[in-house]
Amino acid sequence: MIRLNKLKFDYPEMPMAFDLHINQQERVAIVGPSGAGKSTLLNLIAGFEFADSGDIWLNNEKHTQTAPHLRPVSMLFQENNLFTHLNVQQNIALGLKPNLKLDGAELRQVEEVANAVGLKELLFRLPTELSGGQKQRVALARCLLRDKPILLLDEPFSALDPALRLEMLNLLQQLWLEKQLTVVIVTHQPNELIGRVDRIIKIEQGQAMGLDSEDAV
Ligand SMILES: Nc1ncnc2c1ncn2[C@@H]1O[C@H](COP(=O)(O)OP(=O)(O)OP(=O)(O)O)[C@@H](O)[C@H]1O
Repeated sequence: MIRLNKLKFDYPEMPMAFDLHINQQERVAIVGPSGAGKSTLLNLIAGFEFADSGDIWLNNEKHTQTAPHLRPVSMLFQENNLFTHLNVQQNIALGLKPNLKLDGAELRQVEEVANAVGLKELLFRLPTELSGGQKQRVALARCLLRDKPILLLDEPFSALDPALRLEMLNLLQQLWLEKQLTVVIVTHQPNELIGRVDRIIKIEQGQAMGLDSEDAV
């Protein structure tokens, strides 16, 4: 569950105000023109930016001032999610142990999550030896390994071709169901999400618009 209570945040030329509620296990798409504040909204929820006023509640706990790693949130970006000198297994394992010193049980956890996103055969490849879709699978696997109940995705699949995007959206759907995630996904292609999200929230000029039931899809 995500509750943004009269949240205010200003960039010099863009004052933003968000007041919204997202339910436990809800799937929400965030849409809106370029520069409207979509990424900023996710950054505020994840703790990469801090609000000037207002409160953030995540799964019934107040997290307005909490550091990102202490929030029940993981975030997948559009790109640059991977460390190029680490292989797939290590990139995923960072979600569990930043120092990469894993015991046997933790290694098995990495393998399990790699299997879940279809990377079983690629564990020892470097990011430069992966396709765009495979890279995003690695990033998604790392998010899942963090085992946080809220997953934020900032245009996660927009660099992929349409067939691969659909494949990744189906995978996301499966993971949402299995792990009972709350999912917030920024997209410029809301049509692809019809039937895959419960609600669409429009952001315009730093404000969340149209939060009523007619925006449900
Ligand atoms: N670090 C920053 N310093 C100053 N202004 C910023 C900064 N980051 C973003 N902005 C401004 O804040 C506004 C919102 O940016 P944001 O990246 O949240 O938009 P967006 O809706 O995600 O856009 P896009 O769809 O192009 O990714 C924009 O007007 C942008 O210029």
